[in-house]
Amino acid sequence: MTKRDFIDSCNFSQAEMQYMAELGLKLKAAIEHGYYPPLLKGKSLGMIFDQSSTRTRCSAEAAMTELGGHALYLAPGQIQLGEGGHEGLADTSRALGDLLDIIGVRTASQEDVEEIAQNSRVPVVNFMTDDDHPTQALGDLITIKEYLPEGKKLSEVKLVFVGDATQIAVSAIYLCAQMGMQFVQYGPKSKQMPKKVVEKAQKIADKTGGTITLSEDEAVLKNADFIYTDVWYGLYDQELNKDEYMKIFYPKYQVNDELIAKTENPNVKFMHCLPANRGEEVSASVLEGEKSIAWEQAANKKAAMRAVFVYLLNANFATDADSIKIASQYQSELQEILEQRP
Ligand SMILES: NC(=O)OP(=O)(O)O
Repeated sequence: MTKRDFIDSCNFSQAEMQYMAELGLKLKAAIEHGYYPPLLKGKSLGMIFDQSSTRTRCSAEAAMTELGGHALYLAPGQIQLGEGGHEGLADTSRALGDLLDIIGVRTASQEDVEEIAQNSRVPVVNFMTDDDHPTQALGDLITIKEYLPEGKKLSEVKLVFVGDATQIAVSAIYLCAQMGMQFVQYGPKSKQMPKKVVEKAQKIADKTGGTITLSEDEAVLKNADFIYTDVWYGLYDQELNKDEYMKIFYPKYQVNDELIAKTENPNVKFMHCLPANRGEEVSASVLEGEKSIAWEQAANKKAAMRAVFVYLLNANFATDADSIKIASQYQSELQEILEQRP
């Protein structure tokens, strides 16, 4: 079977995204009830992190552990790759592909992730670049499905992304296009989604029935089912400083109680990829309020990681007679010695 990579939020079809979200929900339910399916037993994930991360790193590592696998954190300076190292991207990817079962990468350059995927014989997962954050998109889909407005289908959902066209906004526009949802970016003209992103998303939306709107007009907030935002500055390279960003976005694009009221939807939910800057892109009252599902969204990053790893590794339970016989033989021998503990 040809290996698959998850390096672009549009890599997988609507059916595959739906499937992975359902798989993520099933695995989540099993684990919440105490059953840890050993679907990744013996599998190793290499995690190349060029930038810091809390949620992506910890969710990937914990997901591997819970499903019986193992994750290796490969920070700058710990492997031969990078500044001061002795090996380039292509050779490192080749070596890691021969040693490990799957690779995750967080780095600024989307092209670097593509190069790793080209040179490695194992699946590669984009753990965020400046251009996209596909595992965030899948986690967001899982969260949206969990909080789907009563009586609505996914294709009837309206998601309004408020503020800057960050890579989180890009993964959200691709997700909405892929799932046939209504996507709106409510943000200042100078910070709206680049043309090439909109064209790519529109091409997909034309097939799925999704819609895409970019606007500075607050009227677009009306009837939103989900209001989503991200930080305005400070996380990524070559960005403006805080004063410059505040001038562009504040106060119009801060998600606060007043902005939420403009949706005129009492059941609207608030999403944030986190980390958040209270008092800037979101007020503390909204982030911690009853409409916020940002913390559940963060927890669902692990649901997404489990599903992506199981899907890409084509993991399955051993069901053939030989495997069952071997497992049962070793299980009883091990049980015997465990009971003989002096
Ligand atoms: N949302 C997200 O990707 O968080 P981290 O940067 O902490 O991984």
